[in-house]
Amino acid sequence: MLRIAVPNKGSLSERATTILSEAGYRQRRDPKELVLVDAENEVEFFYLRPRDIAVYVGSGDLDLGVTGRDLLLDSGADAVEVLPLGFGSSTFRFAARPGTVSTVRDLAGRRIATSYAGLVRSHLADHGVTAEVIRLDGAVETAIRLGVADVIADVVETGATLRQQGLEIVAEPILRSEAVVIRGKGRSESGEDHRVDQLMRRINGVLVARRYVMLAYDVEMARLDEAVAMTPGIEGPTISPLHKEGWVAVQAMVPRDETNRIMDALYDLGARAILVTSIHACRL
Ligand SMILES: Nc1ncnc2c1ncn2[C@@H]1O[C@H](COP(=O)(O)OP(=O)(O)OP(=O)(O)O)[C@@H](O)[C@H]1O
Ligand SMILES: O=P(O)(O)OC[C@H]1O[C@H](OP(=O)(O)OP(=O)(O)O)[C@H](O)[C@@H]1O
Ligand SMILES: [Mg+2]
Repeated sequence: MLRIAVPNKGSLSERATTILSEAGYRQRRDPKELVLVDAENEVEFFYLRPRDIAVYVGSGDLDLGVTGRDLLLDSGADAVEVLPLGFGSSTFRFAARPGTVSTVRDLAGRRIATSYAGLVRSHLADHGVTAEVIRLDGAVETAIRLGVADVIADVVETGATLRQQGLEIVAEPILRSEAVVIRGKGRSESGEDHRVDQLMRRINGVLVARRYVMLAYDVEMARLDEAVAMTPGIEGPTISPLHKEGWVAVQAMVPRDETNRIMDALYDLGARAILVTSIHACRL
């Protein structure tokens, strides 16, 4: 059995479970379930706190895990990122009362509250800055109001929490994070386990299906080269004959977020019957 860690709660949990379901793996229905066996795919899922996942994967007790890049780096575990998943995005930033700090150098000698002490300490060391790091479990924004810290370092998604606390972001971002698949450091070579390769291919298939749509249109042969330049597809677009003299039908995958721009440009070129369909899953 391949042993995979999945976040059991928090910001990453639901979307991690969804992506695994879409990739064809059994997932738990009851949030109290802590282990689930998918016998058909020879995989066992362990639902764990995302902060602990890097530790289990780093020690080799679990083969793979889904966690945040920030949590992986904070843990210092012997694990590496193998696939970014495109959700759970955040930046990790310093914040302070307006007018108190502006650059990382100004943090020297300050008290910095954070739940990610490993990440903050290594960032300060990289910049040659010495400061006191106070590790708290959560709600670190309040530490400034209560006089425990001068600065905080925390996950920022929308920035609403900081605004609400009257704090402003200071200095450069410490890190840009998102959910990632991780493996133990000694085991990052692919090809050693077909179940790992299969999982990666399946998840990649879901990610590509989310990022691309299938575009089909009819265009005059005379404009085909220009049209194909706009819709090069992955290998190359499919060109089929059309029951209309001098016209062809074209089919190609295009990035979902460029769909409307491309459709407008194709229409201007004279293409017609321009249709967009979703891709449910794929193997490229
Ligand atoms: N708004 C957000 N708040 C917290 N973490 C977020 C947010 N958006 C994305 N993340 C990412 O989620 C991961 C943290 O998840 P985790 O479950 O530990 O914390 P959480 O979502 O704050 O849950 P809880 O506070 O209940 O423990 C990190 O990788 C972080 O970058
Ligand atoms: O930029 P935003 O969209 O406001 O999101 C970021 C905030 O959300 C998280 O807190 P959470 O609610 O998880 O509480 P916690 O500090 O107790 O973990 C995080 O620690 C920040 O405080
Ligand atoms: Mg939190």
